[in-house]
Amino acid sequence: MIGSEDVVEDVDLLVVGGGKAGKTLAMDTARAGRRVVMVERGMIGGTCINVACIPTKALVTSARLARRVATAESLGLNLGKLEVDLRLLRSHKEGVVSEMVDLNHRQFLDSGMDLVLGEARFVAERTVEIRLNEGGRRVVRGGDVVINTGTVPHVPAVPGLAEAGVLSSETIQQLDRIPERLVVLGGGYVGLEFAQMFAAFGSRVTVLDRNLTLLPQEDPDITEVLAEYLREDGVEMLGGVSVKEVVRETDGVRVFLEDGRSLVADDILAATGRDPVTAGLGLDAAGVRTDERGFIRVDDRLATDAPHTWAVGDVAGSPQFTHVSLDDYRVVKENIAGGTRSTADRLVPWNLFTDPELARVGLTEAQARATGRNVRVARLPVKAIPRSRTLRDTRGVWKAVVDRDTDEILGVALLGPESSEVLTVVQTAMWAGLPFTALRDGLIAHPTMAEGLNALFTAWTD
Ligand SMILES: Cc1cc2nc3c(=O)[nH]c(=O)nc-3n(C[C@H](O)[C@H](O)[C@H](O)COP(=O)(O)OP(=O)(O)OC[C@H]3O[C@@H](n4cnc5c(N)ncnc54)[C@H](O)[C@@H]3O)c2cc1C
Ligand SMILES: NC(=O)c1ccc[n+]([C@@H]2O[C@H](COP(=O)([O-])OP(=O)(O)OC[C@H]3O[C@@H](n4cnc5c(N)ncnc54)[C@H](O)[C@@H]3O)[C@@H](O)[C@H]2O)c1
Repeated sequence: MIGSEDVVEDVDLLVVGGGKAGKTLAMDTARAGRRVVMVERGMIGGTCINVACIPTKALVTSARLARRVATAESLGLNLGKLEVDLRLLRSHKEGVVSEMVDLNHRQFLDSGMDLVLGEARFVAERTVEIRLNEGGRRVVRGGDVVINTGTVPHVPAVPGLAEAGVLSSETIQQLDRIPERLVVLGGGYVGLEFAQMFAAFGSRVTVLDRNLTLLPQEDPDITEVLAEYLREDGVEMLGGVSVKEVVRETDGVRVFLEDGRSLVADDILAATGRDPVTAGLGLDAAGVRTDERGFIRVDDRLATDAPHTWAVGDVAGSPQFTHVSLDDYRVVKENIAGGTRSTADRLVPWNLFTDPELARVGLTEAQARATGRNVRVARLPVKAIPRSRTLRDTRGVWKAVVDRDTDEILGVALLGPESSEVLTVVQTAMWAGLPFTALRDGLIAHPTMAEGLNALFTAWTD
């Protein structure tokens, strides 16, 4: 409620939550000379740089190097015994994070926005009350309001799990020891990246997932190969399981499965998806509605049910990637200015930062066949690419799906070293509407992983 004594501050743009889309829009708008308030409850720069993409990829770099060092002799180097120093590991990760947070903070201030540190809650349409972190409150109304409050780790309702001190993707980064035995509940993006990382740091890791197969949305000929590599790297995987109960015992945490089996670990990580940050946001007062899972309902222009009120990023149900949140910023920026930019039909790439990486864009083979198109599939083992030999990193397989009638590239799955970089080459060709022959016949520098695209588009399976 707005009290009669409250002074309501009017601004052109009010951003609630400083995630990727929101902070970018706030800076842009402020630089253009408009009055902008961005409310952030604590993490300068948002989830990605503080507790998600950036710190985890910094740790993935260390894990990869650990794996490489273990095979350094094959590169002609004798590096001695590998030792993981958790104190140094954390300072590496925290160093990367703090550099980015400081840079963000400076950019926020330079843009001229009013960065307000505190907890925002809607009290009326387009109006929030902010409980300031330093004490006190402010009430701010935006001509336009953008909600970008993100998501937080989901803890499944398994009896005993919370009481057993389950870790999340955030708290596992604060551990002051490497667990000897780690159980990872959930074999999605978070689960697989952490599982392989901790295996490289010396943990015995078991991934439990309710799905029978790994990443069931992907083609099995790719995920089976990835699963094989994870096993090679010491990650045990149990699919199609359901956890009945978790009990803390003197020597660790015992995880009871519905099928009668049980296993003991020092720690258990829940990597079972993320919940939207909408409860407690006062969305009813704002006239903003949510779906049955609590994500904000938006149309394809990212408009909510309330006038001049928009939602972006994870909380708006967008695919949960930082680059998608950034694209939401582009969509909302245009639409606030009266445009009609849509989120429909976006070509969304993503990378799973395992070792090797799985890079994906466009349709899988199964999805392409389901469209009824005349589909052609190419498959190339990564070891056929000379660069992988010089890297001594030959694990992987590349796959392309093409329309046989039009030569259009429908999608690729690139499992292999540096795949995340090569992916953008294919994506660019897809944006430009180039036929696969452009990549098959293009003059690409040697020896690079991208050069493998020449060969991929000759490696037809039929
Ligand atoms: C472990 C992990 C690794 C990941 N790795 C990758 C990756 O490699 N690549 C990739 O693309 N994506 C990755 N993601 C996903 C990515 O982190 C998210 O999609 C992205 O951060 C979503 O950003 P956002 O814009 O929705 O908002 P967020 O960055 O989540 O920002 C929301 C902000 O709102 C603030 N806030 C919330 N409520 C309030 C309130 N009431 N008042 C004030 N402030 C509030 C929060 O403090 C937060 O700073 C990863 C996720 C995880 C968990
Ligand atoms: N490299 C990247 O870009 C990257 C990395 C990490 C996270 N992310 C983003 O963050 C999001 C969240 O990641 P996530 O891994 O937490 O979620 P996810 O949805 O990717 O995977 C969750 C997994 O947990 C399983 N699961 C759920 N409940 C379970 C239960 N009770 N018992 C057993 N298994 C269960 C699901 O079957 C699924 O395989 C991802 O969807 C992704 O968009 C991206």
